[in-house]
Amino acid sequence: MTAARTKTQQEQWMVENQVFQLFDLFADLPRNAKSALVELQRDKHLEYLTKGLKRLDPSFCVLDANRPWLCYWILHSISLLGDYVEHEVEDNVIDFLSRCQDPNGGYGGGPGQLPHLATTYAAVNALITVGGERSLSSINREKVYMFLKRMKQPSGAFRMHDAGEIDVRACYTAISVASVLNILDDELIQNVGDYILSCQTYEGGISGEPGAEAHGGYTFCGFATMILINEVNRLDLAGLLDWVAFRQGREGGFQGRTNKLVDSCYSFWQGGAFALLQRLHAILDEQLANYGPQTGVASDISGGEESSDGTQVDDKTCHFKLGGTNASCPVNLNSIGYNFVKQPGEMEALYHRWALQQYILLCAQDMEGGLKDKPGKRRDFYHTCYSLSGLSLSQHSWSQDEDTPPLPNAVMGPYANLLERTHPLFNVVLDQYYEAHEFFDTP
Ligand SMILES: CC(C)=CCC/C(C)=C/CC/C(C)=C/COP(=O)(O)OP(=O)(O)O
Ligand SMILES: [Zn+2]
Repeated sequence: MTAARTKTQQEQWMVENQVFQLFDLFADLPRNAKSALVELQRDKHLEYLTKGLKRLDPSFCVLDANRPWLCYWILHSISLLGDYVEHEVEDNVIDFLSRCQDPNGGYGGGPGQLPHLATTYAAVNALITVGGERSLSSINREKVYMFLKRMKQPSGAFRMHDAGEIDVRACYTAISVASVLNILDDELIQNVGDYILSCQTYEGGISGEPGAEAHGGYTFCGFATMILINEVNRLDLAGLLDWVAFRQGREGGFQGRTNKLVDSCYSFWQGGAFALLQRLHAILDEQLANYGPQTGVASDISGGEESSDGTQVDDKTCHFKLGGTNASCPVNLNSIGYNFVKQPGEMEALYHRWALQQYILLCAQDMEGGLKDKPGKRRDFYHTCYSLSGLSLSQHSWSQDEDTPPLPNAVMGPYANLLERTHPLFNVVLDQYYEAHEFFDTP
């Protein structure tokens, strides 16, 4: 074991101690006091988030390259909490993000900064979250497409920015943006699957680049990408399930990689992988029976065009084959994200949902607003966003379909803790996703 991992072990004992002390205290409390401790501090979180957004307002003059991310983390968290910001603030966000848009496509971290795939993903998701004609039409889709094409590498993977790093994050942000904007095509997906496959490690999770260590953030990115390009059956899903199942710690939260500490942001990155697996039961069952990626298993989500009323037309004959799309029966790539959430979930999530919710509410919540990585850390917008996103996925993972609200026993604490539902592939709230899907549905 390396010195770094030995140190991690000591930290692990400290975190476990703190968490288990909290659990012990919690266990001894009377019922009503318990309920108060796992109550989502909705108003406090909204206050913290709204203040954070206003601090960036009106000129968004903070000097860093993270501002589209801050907009997304804050706006998405507010949206998960079922609220929205004042029109004036929305207008400022739209104006600011428009100034981050590069004349040659894509969004930089601030006005005049180099366009970057991560900030492009954040800006697009933030604008979808704001919603409405002004916000959605501010995205120059033709130019975004040009930017994505420029970032595409001969290997099939993507670069984060001109001369930037090539990794699985870049593949996900490029494909997610293209899919949600309805500009995904065969050129963009060419050989992306080969690159992602080369990053699935012996542990079963996915690493950032070939030869690196499997990690929750990259596992989510690689897995979601494979679904969006309709090649998910090429992954060893049984191996991936095995890896992610062992990432839930005794504290209830997830760790990002083997022998590391639990951290609330993995509630989304690892919890998200479970939400995706839940809708791939047919492929998973087949792989579990044979243990290994299947060559001839058809992906249910690929087939079927969407009809004009938005429902999926069942077309079980339209299947893709290993290594690419079936030329005789082309798949509508841009419908995959839509069909994915429309199909009913037929399998329960395969992790301890109650334990995860307990970790988020009891250990990661700052009672003064905002959420943090773990006890002893400070709240921040990144952890607030991904803890709430993971909490939402966990609460809704019991529902068969989107029209059936979760049963009370799916929601830890009072039922008022229930958050809005998020799209497990793009991580934008479903109502806003549907609005964007309709808006960008025009060719
Ligand atoms: C859409 C998008 C841009 C996604 C990003 C995905 C993501 C969270 C990647 C993780 C990157 C990484 C290796 C963190 C390790 O940090 P660490 O060593 O501090 O954390 P650890 O101890 O938990 O592994
Ligand atoms: Zn974290």
